[in-house]
Amino acid sequence: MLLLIILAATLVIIFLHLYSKWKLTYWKKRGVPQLKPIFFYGDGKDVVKGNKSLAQFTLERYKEFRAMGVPYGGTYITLRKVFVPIAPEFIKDIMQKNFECFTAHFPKNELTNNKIFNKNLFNIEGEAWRATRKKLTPTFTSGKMKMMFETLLEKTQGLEQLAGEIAESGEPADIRDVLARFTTDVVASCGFGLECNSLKHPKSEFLEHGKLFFSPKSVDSIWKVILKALRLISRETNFQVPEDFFKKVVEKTVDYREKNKIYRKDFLHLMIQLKNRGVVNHEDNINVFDKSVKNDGTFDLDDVTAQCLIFFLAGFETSATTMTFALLELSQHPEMQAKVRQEAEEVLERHNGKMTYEAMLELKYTEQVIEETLRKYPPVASIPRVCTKKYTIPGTKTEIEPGTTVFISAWGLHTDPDYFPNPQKFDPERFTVENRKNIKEFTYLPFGEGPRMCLGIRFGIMQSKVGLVSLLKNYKFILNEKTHLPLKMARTFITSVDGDVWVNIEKI
Ligand code: HEM
Repeated sequence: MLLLIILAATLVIIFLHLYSKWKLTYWKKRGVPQLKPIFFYGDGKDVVKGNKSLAQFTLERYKEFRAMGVPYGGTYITLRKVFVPIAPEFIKDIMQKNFECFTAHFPKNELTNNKIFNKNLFNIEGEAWRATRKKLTPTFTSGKMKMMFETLLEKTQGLEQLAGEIAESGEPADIRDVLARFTTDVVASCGFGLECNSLKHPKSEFLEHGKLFFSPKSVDSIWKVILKALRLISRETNFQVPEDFFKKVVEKTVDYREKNKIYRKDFLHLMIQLKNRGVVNHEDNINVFDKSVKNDGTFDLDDVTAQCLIFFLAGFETSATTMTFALLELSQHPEMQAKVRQEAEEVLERHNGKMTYEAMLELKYTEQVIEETLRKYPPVASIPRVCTKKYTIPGTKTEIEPGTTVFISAWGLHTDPDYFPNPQKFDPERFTVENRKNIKEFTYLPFGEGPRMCLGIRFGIMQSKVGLVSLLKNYKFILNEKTHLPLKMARTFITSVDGDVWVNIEKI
């Protein structure tokens, strides 16, 4: 009996070994350059073991394939095949020219098990994505940003007050935490019309749910890795999606507004228009509660919840990260900090001391600082795509099969000395109107590119500019030694610093 068990176990191990070896030659057999993948981990041992983020994984592959001088490469995370385009021309092909072959962000079997969340714009693909994107695009126009501006501006009062309290205490601040509290309040208010007061109450439900979503995933054991790779168990991601919380919040708020016919200048109001009328009207205060208007019924309450959820999740962490890295750099470059401050003073003077939407647009140097921050520290450093239709790599006979994951390393491109000389130097001058023209297309991708490009660019930049300026016009920021330099990045989905960024704040 014992002999039989040993024999069976040996056969299983031999089978696993051969199967893994066969799967890990997928790219080689197709003439796509690959590295030296190892048993079941492929090239992704560090990611699987939780030592590195997906962004770091993609950055390392980018550098390795670039050093090999190849325009693209094939890699593996466990047995899952991942295509990594390196040359900007191929990246353009995937993101734009042949977009039809890459309409998805994630493979269907790797979505979460949250029914409503999975309907959000980021997660859907094909026709469903196209139709939803068309409906949502008018909700992010400059007119709609202007509509939300006052609501955003209100929140800067709480931010300035908190910065003042920290300055008075003389204690260093975990600046990412402060900024995440600010963006949570902004996004909750502009998104849902809710006052969650995270700036005053750091344990607000919105903030806690947001943090949980972006906290690093638990690490799978090697057995779970093998079972997932063999597809014997579900490959769903274990993101902690606050779906029930948001469902209740949205349903309650929509019900209240519909019963009391309440109009508020926020994203939820636009979503109610979509639900009740099928389109977002240019007049903001039309009677959206009149349900007698004909509507195709393709945008229901679950869609409202799903899109509000992505507005919240995509909106708060990315901008908080952007401002954190901007302050990390500015606290090490006092001359740039002074320049942002001076620009703010001059612009405000032209606008009677009031920060208006128009004044915000005039903050050109501040915008350059943000663009340079997004270059050096792209919040979404590895941009995902999934092949949805057979694609032939241009100039070859090599086919990329539907279902194949593609990772584009924004971080790799942004720190490639051929595209951005002296890439570790923080230099906002790279983004003057003149210098911008020299940036090669598809090498600067903080918001992605092509038809799936970020829908919230205007909101993200507006929020980051207003937040930064409201702090810098009143306070000076100095890097505190609690920040570990050189920086080590955390293994989070959105780029962040391990050990956080600590600054001292001084009133001017
Ligand atoms: C600095 C801030 C931000 C950065 C760096 C950022 C970055 C990105 C990136 C890289 C993508 C993927 C693009 C692609 O696949 O080509 C994306 C998608 C998206 N972002 Fe943002 N984002 C930011 C702010 C926001 C904000 C504030 C919102 C909403 C309020 C938002 C909503 C979205 C949505 C809905 C998508 C999915 C678009 C689609 O799949 O069609 N983002 N973002």
